Amino acid sequence: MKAVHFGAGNIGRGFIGALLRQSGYDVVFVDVDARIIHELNTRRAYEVKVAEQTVEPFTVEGIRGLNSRTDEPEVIEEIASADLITTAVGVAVLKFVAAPIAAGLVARKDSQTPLNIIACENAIGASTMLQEYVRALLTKEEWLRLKERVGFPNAAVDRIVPNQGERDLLSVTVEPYYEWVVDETAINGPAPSIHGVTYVKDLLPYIERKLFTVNTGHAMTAYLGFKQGMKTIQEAIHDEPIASRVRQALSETTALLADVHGFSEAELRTYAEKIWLRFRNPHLSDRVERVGRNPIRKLGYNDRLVKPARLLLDRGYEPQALVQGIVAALAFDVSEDEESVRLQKMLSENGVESTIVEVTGLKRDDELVKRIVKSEMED
Ligand SMILES: NC(=O)c1ccc[n+]([C@@H]2O[C@H](COP(=O)([O-])OP(=O)(O)OC[C@H]3O[C@@H](n4cnc5c(N)ncnc54)[C@H](O)[C@@H]3O)[C@@H](O)[C@H]2O)c1
Ligand SMILES: O=P(O)(O)OC[C@@H](O)[C@@H](O)[C@H](O)[C@H](O)CO
Repeated sequence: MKAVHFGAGNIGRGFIGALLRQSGYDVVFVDVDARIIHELNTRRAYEVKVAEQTVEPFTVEGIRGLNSRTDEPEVIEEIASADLITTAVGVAVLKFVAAPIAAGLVARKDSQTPLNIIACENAIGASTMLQEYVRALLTKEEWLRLKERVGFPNAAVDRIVPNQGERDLLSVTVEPYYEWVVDETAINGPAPSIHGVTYVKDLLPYIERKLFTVNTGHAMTAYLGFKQGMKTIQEAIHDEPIASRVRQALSETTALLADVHGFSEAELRTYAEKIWLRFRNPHLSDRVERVGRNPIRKLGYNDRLVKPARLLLDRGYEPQALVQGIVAALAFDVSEDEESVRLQKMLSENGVESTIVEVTGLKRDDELVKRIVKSEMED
């Protein structure tokens, strides 16, 4: 069995690639980073360190790499004979990986081997997004022929993998916890047997629970910490005023999740307590710049701050802490982060209200916009 994985970054090497190898897949990493691909092909192995004293590091072996810029024919060839394709490239990059995937699918010709393509990104419906990008690149006939043989199941992936030091290009430190949930209703053929994957019939509760707790809490910690000049999540979460706002945001989103998806309060409390310990893991150091990256994406209509806030308001709850998190996101000013630079430019040229309307997709007269503008003025 062969898996082609796009994105040999933190989550690609530290989570998806490692689990695929443990499940017996021959793994081909595809990335645009020539240095990483060179190292993967030279060493054919890398080390995964687990951020917990009692767990020994392990080596992921039997892997190779392709550069999607310079090895295009080889990438297409590998896709043509793959049993599984996964991505962990960032949701904005899906439109670029769609081109080699579409060409590889066409190259499968009449192959009857079932194929599944799973986008492991932090977004609701990422595989469906990728499917639409791929479909747009194919003729109607090609798509009709392929769609019976290719599945694009959505997924929720959870494992904190910080940016790695530059001392070793390949070794990666991960937290011990992980969760990978896949929508089994969109699987083509038999469900791939992947160590650690849970197949579910209804993914939405799982992805929303993950995005609106782990990622909401994480983003709040990063933005509030950044505002206070803090460097890491671990530093920020130990600051009592920040911790208390993050706790309040989590109690807002867990109330929503109980209401919308019927999770029990006890279950959500246990889940949230676990997250709390994960953020405070003393063996991890995760920079606020990584966790807050791409603030425009994170302020999106269906993303971790605005979606729970607007759903809570619709239900008559006051999302006070979430609004404070949105306001903190507006202050995220990191010169290396292209979205942060764009956001700051929009704020200085157009002001808070217009920027909020533009980046969140909310209407100008939305109650949530009023709350954000008011909170920003009081801040
Ligand atoms: N790191 C985490 O804790 C974590 C956890 C869960 C989900 N995720 C999600 O996983 C995805 C990747 O995150 P990450 O932290 O691993 O980021 P990362 O930056 O470490 O890795 C992304 C990789 O994609 C590569 N890439 C960029 N454009 C490409 C292209 N056109 N073709 C092939 N490769 C390309 C980059 O070179 C990089 O190696 C994101 O959607 C993120 O939200 C991350
Ligand atoms: O990857 P992003 O930019 O959507 O979010 C940053 C972090 O919150 C995220 O990478 C978490 O570490 C991860 O989602 C944990 O599973």
